[in-house]
Formats: sequence, structure tokens, C-alpha cells
Amino acid sequence: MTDQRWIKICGLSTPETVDAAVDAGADAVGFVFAAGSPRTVTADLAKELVERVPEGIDAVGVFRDQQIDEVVGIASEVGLTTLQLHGRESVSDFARARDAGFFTIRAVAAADYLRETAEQRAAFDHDLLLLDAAVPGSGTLVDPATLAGRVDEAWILAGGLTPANVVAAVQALDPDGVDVSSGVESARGVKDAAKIRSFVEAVRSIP
Ligand SMILES: O=C(O)c1ccccc1NCC(=O)[C@H](O)[C@H](O)COP(=O)(O)O
Repeated sequence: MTDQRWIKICGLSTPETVDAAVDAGADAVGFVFAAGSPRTVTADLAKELVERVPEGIDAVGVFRDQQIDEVVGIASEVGLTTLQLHGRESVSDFARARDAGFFTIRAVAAADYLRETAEQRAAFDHDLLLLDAAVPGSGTLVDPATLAGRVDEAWILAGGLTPANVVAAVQALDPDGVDVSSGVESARGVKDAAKIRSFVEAVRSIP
């Protein structure tokens, strides 16, 4: 994390759009390994893309309900710095990922997070929390009113953000960072360099 708001551009799958995110000033680039997404990448492709990511920018792998030893193996092979576990991973899965040396992001649907007790939340040892819509990568906005004042740890806002709405969302909730995927696409699963630039510029314009 830096002093400024952390920005992750997720679901990248081409060299050009990785370069666009890096050049725009994103802090992290995300690669979806979870099956069934229009953005899913293979380990071979991800490795090529990660090689383009300069040091200091987080290379995030997004996994969902995969055996944690497999996840750690893939992440090591690909050269990821960060694991975003986006399913029903357990407390011990997070511990395993951290022990293996990865920065960890616990991704949870905002509505599920709000139902958790303080004890349930505290059990997870992650570096960052990411709150998302119920269906990840769907472009569905999380209603800011449900979250205002209800998160008391370092957190990333995701879900339905776009260059046009991100300023208002950040001003309403003051998250430590933001994550976007479909809001910077020109078609489902197809990233758009101009939209990536606009998104980063919009976030950086917030005092
Ligand atoms: O992006 C996907 O298709 C995806 C599939 C399965 C698990 C996670 C996935 N994305 C994770 C992300 O971090 C997305 O950026 C996040 O859900 C926000 O997506 P969007 O609402 O499209 O901006």
C-alpha cells in the first residue's frame, strides 16, 4: 500500500492492457485464475503477462475455492506477489498463503461481510479486505449506504466501479483502495486502455 489510494485493475489478459494499466499508474494488476470467467487466464499466459509488471506493482492472482497448495504452486510458478482469495477459503488457507510469502487479499461479498460477527472477521489473518458485489466481475455496484462507517480495517472497494462513478463512491466511503474490472471494458472481458486511463485519473483527482 502507498500513501495514495491503492488502485487495482483486474481481469487483464493481454500485454497491451497490462502495459496500459502500468503506464496509467495503477498500483496492482489482477489476473483471474478462477474458472468460468470471460477473463480467466492460463498459468502460461499469466506468466508472460507478469513478466511485464515492473517491481513495486502488485501482480495479483484471483482464485476461487481452489486447493490452497495448488494456488500457492501456481502463484510461485507465475511470479505473483499477491493472492486474492475470492471464494469460501478458510482461515487456514489464508495462513498458508501468508506463510508462503504472499501478500493476501480476502475478497468477500459486502452483504456477507456485514453479516459476520467481529470474532469471525478477526479470525482471518489477511493483509487487505476487498468488499465486492455478490457476483464478482459482474459490474454490479455495491450500495454505499450499506457500508458507510461499517468497515474498520484496511479495505478495497470493488463492484461496479467505472471512471464516471468512482469519485462519488470514494467520497462516500473513503476506502483505502479501489478495484475495477468490467467498468474499464469495451465488451465483456475485453479491457479498454482509454477507460483504464480515465479510471486511474479519476481516482488520482480525489484529494
Ligand atoms: O472478474 C471476474 O470475472 C471474476 C471471476 C471470479 C472471481 C473473481 C473475479 N473478479 C474479481 C475482481 O477483483 C473484480 O475486479 C471485482 O469483482 C470487480 O468487478 P467489476 O464489478 O466488474 O468491476
